[in-house]
Amino acid sequence: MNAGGDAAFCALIVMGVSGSGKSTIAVALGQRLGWIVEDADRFHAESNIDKMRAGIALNDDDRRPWLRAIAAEIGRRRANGTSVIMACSALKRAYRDILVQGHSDTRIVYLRGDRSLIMSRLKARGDHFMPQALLESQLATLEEPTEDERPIVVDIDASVDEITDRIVTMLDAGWILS
Ligand SMILES: Nc1ncnc2c1ncn2[C@@H]1O[C@H](COP(=O)(O)OP(=O)(O)OP(=O)(O)O)[C@@H](O)[C@H]1O
Ligand SMILES: O=C(O)[C@H](O)[C@@H](O)[C@H](O)[C@H](O)CO
Repeated sequence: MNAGGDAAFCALIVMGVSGSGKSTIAVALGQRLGWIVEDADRFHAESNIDKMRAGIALNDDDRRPWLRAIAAEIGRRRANGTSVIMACSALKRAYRDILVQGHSDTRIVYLRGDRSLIMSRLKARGDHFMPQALLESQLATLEEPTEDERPIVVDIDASVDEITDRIVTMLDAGWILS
């Protein structure tokens, strides 16, 4: 499958900690591929947003219904045959398992970066409900995807265009079929 084509359904989960660039890269990828882009934040209960706004990290119980709602949305897209890019922190393996559900058409794109770069981007970011102080808990919770998850891993120390190029190149190189 060509990454720019529309031959088959595909879902890309663009994951990483807060400030790693999920929303930004998902939008750029969506423009490049012509796929629908969704932001997982849209699926949070108001109570989750309030919690984060108050500087309290979410726990597994807070995240479970949210992840299930996102998985249901991916399922709806699959049923319609509409490929989708989902920007979602998906910090733990167990969270990704809820999202992927063993489907080979649903793949992980991991935005990898170091604490100082991510913090500098969070500091430069305008108004957002997610406080910078929660970065530490995001990093502590993060379980990087392992090889068996067949992730696309991209270093975020590059421009948005470069990161997007790299992801599209990997998709075009047949990664999607591997
Ligand atoms: N490659 C990049 N180069 C420079 N700035 C970037 C890059 N990627 C993202 N940014 C900027 O970094 C900030 C964080 O990006 P973004 O909001 O997309 O991250 P996020 O992972 O979606 O965060 P959150 O999970 O908190 O919503 C934004 O201000 C964005 O414009
Ligand atoms: O799992 C989580 O803790 C949340 O999804 C967070 O990652 C925020 O929603 C996101 O960072 C803000 O956009």
